[in-house]
Amino acid sequence: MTLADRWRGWRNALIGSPGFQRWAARFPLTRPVARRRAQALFDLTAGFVYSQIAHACVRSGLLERLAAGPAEVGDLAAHLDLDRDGALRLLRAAAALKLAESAGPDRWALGVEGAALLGAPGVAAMIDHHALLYADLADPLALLRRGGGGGALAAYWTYAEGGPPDAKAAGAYSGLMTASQAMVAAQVLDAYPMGGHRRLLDVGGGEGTFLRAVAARAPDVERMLFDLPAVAERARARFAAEGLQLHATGGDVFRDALPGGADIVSLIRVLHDHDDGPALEILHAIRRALEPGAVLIIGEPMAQEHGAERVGDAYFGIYLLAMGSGRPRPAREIIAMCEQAGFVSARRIPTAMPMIASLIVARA
Ligand SMILES: CC(C)=CCC/C(C)=C/CC/C(C)=C/C=C/C(C)=C/C=C/C=C(C)/C=C/C=C(C)/C=C/C=C(C)/C=C/CC(C)(C)O
Ligand SMILES: C[S@@+](CC[C@H](N)C(=O)[O-])C[C@H]1O[C@@H](n2cnc3c(N)ncnc32)[C@H](O)[C@@H]1O
Repeated sequence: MTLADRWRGWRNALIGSPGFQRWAARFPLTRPVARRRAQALFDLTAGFVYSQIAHACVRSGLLERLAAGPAEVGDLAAHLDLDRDGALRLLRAAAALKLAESAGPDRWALGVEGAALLGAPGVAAMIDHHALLYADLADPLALLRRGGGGGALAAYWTYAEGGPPDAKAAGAYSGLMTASQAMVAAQVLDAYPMGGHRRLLDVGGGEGTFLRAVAARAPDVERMLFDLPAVAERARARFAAEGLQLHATGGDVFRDALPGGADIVSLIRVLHDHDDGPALEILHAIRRALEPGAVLIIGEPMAQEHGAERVGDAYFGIYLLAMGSGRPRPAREIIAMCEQAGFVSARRIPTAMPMIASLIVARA
């Protein structure tokens, strides 16, 4: 047993002792820490309830209604299709979580977390689609024991287990990705603004929302997209409707050659969807399509990111398990995979919010 093991054993025995907990909660100098730790443990215990309160606020349209201005309970109840008691119970719960707040007797307004939620693109859509994730997580040990997949999320992300999506499935997941892409694109493009590049190929580019963000910042960069046929078709239709140039190719990165001619390729929220063998295949396929000196950027939430472990390791670790394919990887593993696929000078570039996306840049 190492010295660190002994220290950990002593620490855990002390913190786990009811007598010490009682003493620390009463002693004035330790009381604030004891209260904070107890609250943190309670939050861990009750997280699902908080999430479902947020879910009720999003799905009922409460937050959007409050964003339009403070309102009385009776009006809100009618808007939410709840009776007065139900509306009041939801409002009090939402206020405890700062999603709403009291604005006088019988009057309610939007709270600070509610305002941040409505302002962060795609978060409401994510909360709404979590119904699928939570259905899969009803028995988390069973999910872990069967190695993941086989449930509602795997059916949603058809390419994870069931093959290419039809038009309906492509529309559902691509819509969710579009709703949340603005915050990812902001992280990636603030860290790597694309200046100096001529032609960008976005592999797994969905319906082209990342490329639209690129077009807004660097309109001179030519845009190419590669995705499964039903998804690429959506991108083609959207760009045509907006009069924006796009060269969209429908295909399967594991079977079809990627279009050549790009001097930069982006992989945004794609690599972590795939197990190690297929992920390495994707990197090889990109390397084959690039001339020496061209650049690859990989943007996605990563594992073991300092301060973002809850997002990378806990949330995406379990999300991708439920989806049935892939895992969040630490930056150093992605860098090693890039080198294995023949890229050089792979390195990370810091982003402002690693919980949304970290970034790796490599050269062919
Ligand atoms: C004015 C006064 C009085 C005070 C001001 C005080 C002050 C400075 C306050 C700060 C306010 C502020 C700027 C708040 C900002 C809040 C932000 C930016 C919040 C952002 C939150 C983002 C969240 C919650 C993101 C959630 C993302 C999720 C759940 C993403 C899920 C993604 C999935 C499922 C992707 C799936 C793709 C796949 C399949 C894995 O490939
Ligand atoms: C999680 S989404 C990310 C979409 C987009 N890059 C974004 O960040 O919003 C993953 C994308 O990879 C695409 N994809 C999955 N398997 C693929 C394959 N074998 N060949 C090409 N594209 C694939 C999906 O259709 C989907 O659009």
